[in-house]
Amino acid sequence: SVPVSELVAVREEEEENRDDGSWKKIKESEGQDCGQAFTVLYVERCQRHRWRCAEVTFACADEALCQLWVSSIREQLATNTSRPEHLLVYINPCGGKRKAEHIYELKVAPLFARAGIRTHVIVTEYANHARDHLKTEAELKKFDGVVCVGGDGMFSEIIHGLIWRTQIDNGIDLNCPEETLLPCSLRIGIIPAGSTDCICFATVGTNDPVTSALHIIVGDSQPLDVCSVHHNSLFLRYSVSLLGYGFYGDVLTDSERKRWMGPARYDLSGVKMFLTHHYYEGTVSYLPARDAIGTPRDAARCRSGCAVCKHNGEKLSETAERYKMDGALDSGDHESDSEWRTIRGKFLAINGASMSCACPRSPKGLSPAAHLADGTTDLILVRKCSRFDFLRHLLRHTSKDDQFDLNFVEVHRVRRFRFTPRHCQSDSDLELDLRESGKRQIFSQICRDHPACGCTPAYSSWNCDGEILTHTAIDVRVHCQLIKLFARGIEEPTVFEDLA
Ligand SMILES: CCCCCCCCCCCCC/C=C/[C@@H](O)[C@H](COP(=O)(O)O)NC(=O)CCCCC
Ligand SMILES: Nc1ncnc2c1ncn2[C@@H]1O[C@H](COP(=O)(O)OP(=O)(O)O)[C@@H](O)[C@H]1O
Ligand SMILES: [Ca+2]
Repeated sequence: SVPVSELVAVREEEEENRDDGSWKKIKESEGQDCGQAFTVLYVERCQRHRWRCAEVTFACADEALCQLWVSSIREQLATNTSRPEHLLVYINPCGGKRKAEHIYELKVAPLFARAGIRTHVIVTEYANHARDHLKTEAELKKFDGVVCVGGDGMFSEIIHGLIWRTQIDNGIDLNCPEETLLPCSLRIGIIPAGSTDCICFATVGTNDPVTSALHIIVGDSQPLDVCSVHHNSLFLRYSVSLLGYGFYGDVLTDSERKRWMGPARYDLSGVKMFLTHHYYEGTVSYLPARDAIGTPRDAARCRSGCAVCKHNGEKLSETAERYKMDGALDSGDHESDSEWRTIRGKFLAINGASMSCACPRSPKGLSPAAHLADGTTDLILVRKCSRFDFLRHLLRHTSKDDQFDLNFVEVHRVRRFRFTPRHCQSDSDLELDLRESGKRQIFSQICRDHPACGCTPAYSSWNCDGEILTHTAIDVRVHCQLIKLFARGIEEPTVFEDLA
């Protein structure tokens, strides 16, 4: 049996339409005069979270009965209001291996057509084309969802456009980090055609265009946390996956110069930055997610219908409602300043992982137990250590071993965090540092263009879902379930899959 929610479409068969003769064969083998036949297209699960569109043809002697089946199935599909009918599609022709248009035309458009989904397709002509179109021009009321064909950078453009539009339409000041943002109503579908495709992989379990298209067709819905990133009172960006300073920021900056290489640029820059072994000094402060269930070192994973996300999401909205009723100025984080904790030090990497960040390079991800929609991010601090130890840590991204079980790595589940590089710290903080270290060193800000001195550069950049941030001192706040994807989270393997 197949649940109606996983039917793609139903099609009436005409004998002459069957090139392979299969419908004729059914007629012949049954040895009777079949009036008609119809084909049901449905989701079939394959290995490693992949979905395929399978079909089965039913032949029927009674033409009226056949018609009744077809119309009943169509009625059932039409009553399912979560299935999209009209989609706005943006394709980035320059992402990944530059095959996005081909992937869409070959693998996705035919499936949308079979499912009766209408589309308005825009192939982007320059960076931020999709973002700006969504901000100012797109007639969003006409659509049931937005689809992006590209990588994490392209997805980032879409969420920036949609979140901006939703807040501006409702008079919300984006530059104020304390503002409670309004959730976006349109769901977003991701057809992976980028270099890392981490957001797709971590929300679906695979980076396969057909699987993603089927999740869109059946109208899946997966809420997702979004981090806002500010510098003082200036809005910088949103992030849903990785916010990485140090190693991942340096890999991204270096790899942008090698974009012509395609996805392989990350491997080359990864090796280069590993050998370069820069560390950075600064202060990290964070607000622990005290009242949330789950920890970054749980064995349990965020999976389809996750109970942790449901519980934490409901709890946060209840608290927000209570604050509103009490007449508080802002629902904010409902935590007092005294809860903030501060860590000063020298770090090889500072990573905020709002989801596992699983991708083909790292199937478990940077924080395997992170949740998609629990209102928290996992703050991972990798302190200065030897190259050998850092390699041990990196290798654990690709193995089953606990990547946090190392004495130079710590992880905290947080609602907010701030980072200030040492050269931006206030005089009193710097003095405190000097007293703590017991040395009277003059802090020198040595630039990365001056390698001969052998000193570490003063600052790195932030890798924000694959985009470089120009500011180093940032204030990050998680907004629980701000957007929704056409996805359902990673499914537990089914019995059938295990046998396959
Ligand atoms: C010696 C063995 C080292 C193995 C380390 C493997 C670690 C891989 C972790 C990857 C985490 C990826 C987090 C996602 C980042 C993406 O948003 C970003 C942009 O993606 P896209 O727009 O699709 O290009 N990708 C990266 O920043 C690449 C990081 C690669 C690091 C090696
Ligand atoms: N038509 C275009 N020309 C150049 N850059 C574009 C275009 N459309 C989108 N971009 C930009 O390309 C960058 C990379 O896109 P993405 O789809 O994430 O590919 P990749 O995964 O290879 O990085 C993003 O910063 C995005 O804003
Ligand atoms: Ca989260």
